[in-house]
Amino acid sequence: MRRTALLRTRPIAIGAQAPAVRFRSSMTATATPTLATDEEVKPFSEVPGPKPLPVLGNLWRFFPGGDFAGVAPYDIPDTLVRRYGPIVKLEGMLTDTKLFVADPTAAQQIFRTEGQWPIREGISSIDYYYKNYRKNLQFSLGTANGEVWQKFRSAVNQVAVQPRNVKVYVEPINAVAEEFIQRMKSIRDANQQMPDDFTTEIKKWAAESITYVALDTRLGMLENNIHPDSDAGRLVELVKNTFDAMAKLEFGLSPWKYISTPTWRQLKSSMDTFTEMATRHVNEVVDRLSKLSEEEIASRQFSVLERLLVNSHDSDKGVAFALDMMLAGIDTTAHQTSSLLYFLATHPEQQRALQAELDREWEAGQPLTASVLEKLKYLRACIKEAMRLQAVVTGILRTANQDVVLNGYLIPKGTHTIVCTKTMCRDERLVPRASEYLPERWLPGQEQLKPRHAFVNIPFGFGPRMCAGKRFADLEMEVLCARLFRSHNLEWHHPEPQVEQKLFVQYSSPLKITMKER
Ligand code: HEM
Repeated sequence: MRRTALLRTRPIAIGAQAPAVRFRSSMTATATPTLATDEEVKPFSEVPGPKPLPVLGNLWRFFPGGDFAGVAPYDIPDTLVRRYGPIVKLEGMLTDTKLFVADPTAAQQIFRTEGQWPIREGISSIDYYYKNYRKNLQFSLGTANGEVWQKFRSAVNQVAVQPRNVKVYVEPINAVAEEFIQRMKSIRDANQQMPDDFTTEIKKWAAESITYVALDTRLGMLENNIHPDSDAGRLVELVKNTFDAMAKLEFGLSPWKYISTPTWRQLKSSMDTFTEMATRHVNEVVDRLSKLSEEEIASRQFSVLERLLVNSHDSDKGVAFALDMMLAGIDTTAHQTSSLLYFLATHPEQQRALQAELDREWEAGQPLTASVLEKLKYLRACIKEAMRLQAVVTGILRTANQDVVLNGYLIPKGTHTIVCTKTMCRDERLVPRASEYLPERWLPGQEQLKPRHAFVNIPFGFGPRMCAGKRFADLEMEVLCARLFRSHNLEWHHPEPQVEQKLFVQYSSPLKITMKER
C-alpha cells in the first residue's frame, strides 16, 4: 500500500495510535499530540466508505435495491459507521464529499485545528437567500464564515453570551414559563393528557421566550384567541414552513438552485416575512433608543438587542441578530424540551429525585432566581442527559481549515466533516449504559457512568463557533422544568413516540404527556 509523503507542513495526528475509547480527556482541544511519521499517514483516497459507481455515484444506494434503501436519514451516520468504522467517506452524492467522524479523539483533533475562524457550511438555501435578496444581512452567524463571521460573532458575544446580560432575563423567562404551565393546564383533556399537537404548544413557549430576547417584545403567543394576522398568529406556522422548506431543499433532490421551485418560493416567502417582522421590531427599538437622553442612556439597564444596537450603531446588525436568534433558537429549544419532558415523564424515579431537589433548594413562595437555579445540579443533569440521549442536532459541521491527520488518514484542507455526536453519544463503547436515561451520570462521584471522552457529548458544539444561544436555551429549559415539576407530576401511558430527522430531530407522533397536580 502506498503511503503519502506529501505533507509540506507535517500535520499533527492524534487518534491514530490511541484506541478511541481508552481514556477520558479534559474538555480542551489541546491534548498532547503524537506526531505522525509520513509512513503512518494514509491518503484520503483510502478512507473507508462506499465506493461510488461511475456516473451513478453513491446516490443509487439510497433507492430501492440499494444497500442503504430504507435507512432513515436519522440513521444514516450510524449505519455508515457500523459498516465502515468511525471515520467514513461518502462521495458521489451530488454534493461535495462528506467525512463522517464518530471517534471522539479525532473529533477533538478537528476542533483543535479549526483555527480562529472555524468554517461551517451554512444551510445552502438560507445562504442563497441572504446572498441574493438580503445582501445587507450576509454577516448572519448561521451562514457567514471568515472575518465577516468573527466580527459579528464578537459583537453578539459581548451582548448575548456574557452571564450578567443573560441573568437580566431570568424574570421574564419565568413569566413566560408560568404562562405556559397555565396554558398546559387549560388545554389538557378530561384524563389530564396533553392534546395531539402539544409539540406545537411547546414551540409557542420557545418562540415567546426567545422573541422576548430577539425582538425585545412579548408577542403573546400563549394567549387564547390570537389574531391569525398578528405576529403571534403567524410565527409558529412561519417557523414550520421555513424549516420544512429548508429540510426539503437541503436534503431532497431538487433543482431549486437553477429554477424557482414551489419549495424554494415557500422558503423565500417565509424568510421575507421573518425579515419584515424582525425589521419592524428592530426599528421600534431604534426609535425608542433615539428618544432617550444621554443621561438615560448612561443609566439604563439595556436589553440584549438595545445593547447590540447602541454598540454597533447599525440596525442591520439588530435585524441579523433577531433572525439568527429566531431561526436557531425556536425549533431547537422546543424539540429538546419535548424530549426532556418525555424522558422525565417516563422515568418516575428520576422525576422524584428532581422534585426532592426542588423542594430542598427552592423555598416555597420564593421567586425562582438565578441563585436558586445555580443550586439545581440534578435539574441540569436531567437536561444534559436528555441532550445526550436525544440531541436535536445530530452532528457538528466543520470544513477542515488545514490538512489534518485523523486516525492515520490525511484529511485535506477544505474537506467537509460531520462530527457525529448522536452516534458517539449512543455508543456503548464510549458511554456506559448508553441507552439508559441516567441523569446521575453527570453528578460528581459517578465516574463509572461518565462518557469515556469529553468530546463524546457536545450538544451545543465546541469552540469559538459553538452555539451563541446556549445560555438562553439552558435558562429556558431550567426555568420551565423547575416550575413545572415543582407543582406537577408528568406521566406517560403510551408506546414510545416516533422520532424523525428533519433539519433537527423531532417527534413525528403526538407527545401525549399526562400532567397531574402534585
Ligand atoms: C437546546 C437548544 C439548542 C441546541 C441544542 C443548539 C445547538 C447548536 C449547535 C450544535 C450549534 C452549532 C455549533 C457549532 O458549530 O459548534 C448551534 C449554533 C448556533 N445557535 Fe444554537 N442551539 C440551541 C438553542 C439556541 C438558541 C436558544 C439560540 C438563540 C438564542 C441559538 C443560537 C445559535 C446561533 C446564532 C448559532 C450559530 C453560532 C455561530 O456559528 O457563530 N441556539 N446551536
